[in-house]
Amino acid sequence: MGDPGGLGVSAESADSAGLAIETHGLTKRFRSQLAVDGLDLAVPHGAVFGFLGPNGSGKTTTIRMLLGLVAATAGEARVLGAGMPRHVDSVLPRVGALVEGPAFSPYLSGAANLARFDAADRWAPSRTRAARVADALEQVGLAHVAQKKVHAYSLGMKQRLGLANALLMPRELLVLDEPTNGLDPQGTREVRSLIRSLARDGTTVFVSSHLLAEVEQVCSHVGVMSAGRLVAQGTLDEFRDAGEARALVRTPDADAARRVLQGLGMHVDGSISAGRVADDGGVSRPADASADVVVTATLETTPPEAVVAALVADGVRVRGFEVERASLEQRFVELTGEGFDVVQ
Ligand SMILES: Nc1ncnc2c1ncn2[C@@H]1O[C@H](COP(=O)(O)OP(=O)(O)OP(=O)(O)O)[C@@H](O)[C@H]1O
Repeated sequence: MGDPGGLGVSAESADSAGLAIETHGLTKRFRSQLAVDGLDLAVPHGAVFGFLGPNGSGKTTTIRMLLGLVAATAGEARVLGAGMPRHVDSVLPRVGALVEGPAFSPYLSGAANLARFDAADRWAPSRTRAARVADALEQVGLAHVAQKKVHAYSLGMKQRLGLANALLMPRELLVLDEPTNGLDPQGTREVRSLIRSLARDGTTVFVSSHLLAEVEQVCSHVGVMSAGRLVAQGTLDEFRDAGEARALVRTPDADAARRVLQGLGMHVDGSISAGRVADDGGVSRPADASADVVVTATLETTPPEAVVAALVADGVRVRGFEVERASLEQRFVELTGEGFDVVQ
């Protein structure tokens, strides 16, 4: 894999009408630093798109270009069908964004801060303001501190307030840059469930994260950034399936099994005595020659059923067969060459 267009929706082939965000060759250079390098993003309408990557890989810069907050050096971006930043005035009212917590006034309450931001939005009706502010605070779990001054808010509470700000008006697209920054595990779970419920209502959500578990649990699609480049994008299922698969064959006939697997062009990478792992990944033969051994081999393109059929045809007593896929975390490490923080 590794070809960003090779998984799922490719920026070239997808029907533009079906894309909430679409970029072609989007690039940002800060002096000598190429922060974003030729991005072809394709975010379908209705997706929860996890924009993943280690710190410094270019996620925030991409988001800032999508929202017209910074000019691209090259390439183009379309958000909700319109070119950015040219159509920023007509696009932004349809987009809720959380990018670097907004500058809240510390001596106003959470509710007063939101009312102030809302008043600055010329599309937001003042008649419904109080109700919408209360609703947004409720959605992010801040209703009980609505009247408390923001200087008394914790970092996590300020982060929630930023999220509430993005939810003041119904939006077609939400762009959230690391929305769980500063949140405790309970807060993180709440944001995940909020994202799920927004997505159920049809909102497209583009959420950046360096936390794999967030992506795995809420996203329908992922894009992976590494050093300014989009190294893969597609549905979460496609990601899982693209990982290296291994066959685990449990049999008392380990030597014969190994021969059959090698005959199929598979790479046999270990044998484990059932219930006991060999120290060196090699053969760990139990004292009882008829006891089971688990032989492991990379599956590559051979269908699992063909492997089982070949083993059985050769008289190998197959007592167990399993296909094991690389975890998402292993996939991301493969793609980015870096580890990610993993939420436990
Ligand atoms: N205004 C700027 N001037 C110069 N370099 C910048 C600027 N903004 C970002 N960069 C650089 O561009 C690269 C990408 O940064 P960016 O913030 O987009 O990454 P990120 O993936 O969002 O990381 P993080 O999760 O740490 O915010 C980094 O090397 C960063 O130092």
